[in-house]
Amino acid sequence: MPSSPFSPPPLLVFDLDGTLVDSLDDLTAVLNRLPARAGLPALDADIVRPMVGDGVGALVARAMTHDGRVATPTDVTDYLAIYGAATAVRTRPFEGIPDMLEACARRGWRLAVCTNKPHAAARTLLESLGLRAYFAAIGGGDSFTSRKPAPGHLVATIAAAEGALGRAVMIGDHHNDIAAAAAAHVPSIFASWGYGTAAMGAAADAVATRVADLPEHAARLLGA
Ligand SMILES: O=C(O)COP(=O)(O)O
Ligand SMILES: [Mg+2]
Repeated sequence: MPSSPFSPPPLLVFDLDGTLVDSLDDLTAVLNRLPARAGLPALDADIVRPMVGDGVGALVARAMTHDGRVATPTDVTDYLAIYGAATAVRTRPFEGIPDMLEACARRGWRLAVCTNKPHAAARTLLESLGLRAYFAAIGGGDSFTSRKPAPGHLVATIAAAEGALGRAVMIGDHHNDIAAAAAAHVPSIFASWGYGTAAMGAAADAVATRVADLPEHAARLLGA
């Protein structure tokens, strides 16, 4: 449906880690470089995967708890400093993501990112991958007063992108994405190629098994 001055264009809101980009190797590498983990066995990506999705504080805390340690605020500061300079060492978009974003943009759909990753790191990563220009807004984990699964994070991201709640779809790989969307009364699509478990997608309005299928699912949910 073409947009008009009376109806904002459809808005696709994407989660970042595990949905648009495969960042697991970089997140794992940064955790392993934390001064507080010196002398501890290196974490494997398979161990880190289920730790991702609740923001930096939870990620660092889980990485320390895994070895019977307790994270301190300094560990989070260290993580942010190391990660800020290493967001795109090995992180790349999942296969098909750039083409899918281009296809959605050509359709006249607006795009945004709603991630629990801190805003600065999310912006740096998207710039490094040449994807920043696709997005009308980036709602980071520290951009607003709440973050996923709180619906306010999604609602504020939609507002920042000048979208409308009734014309938006949330796409994510984690329970947090689906829960935030449900609480905001926004339809959701579970990205099954990400870091979440299949059970996390059970409450989604659609499950996409391939990146290329996202536009079709979104069009159906938007009635576009
Ligand atoms: O930083 C995280 O916990 C993951 O961020 P995400 O919301 O983009 O999956
Ligand atoms: Mg995610």
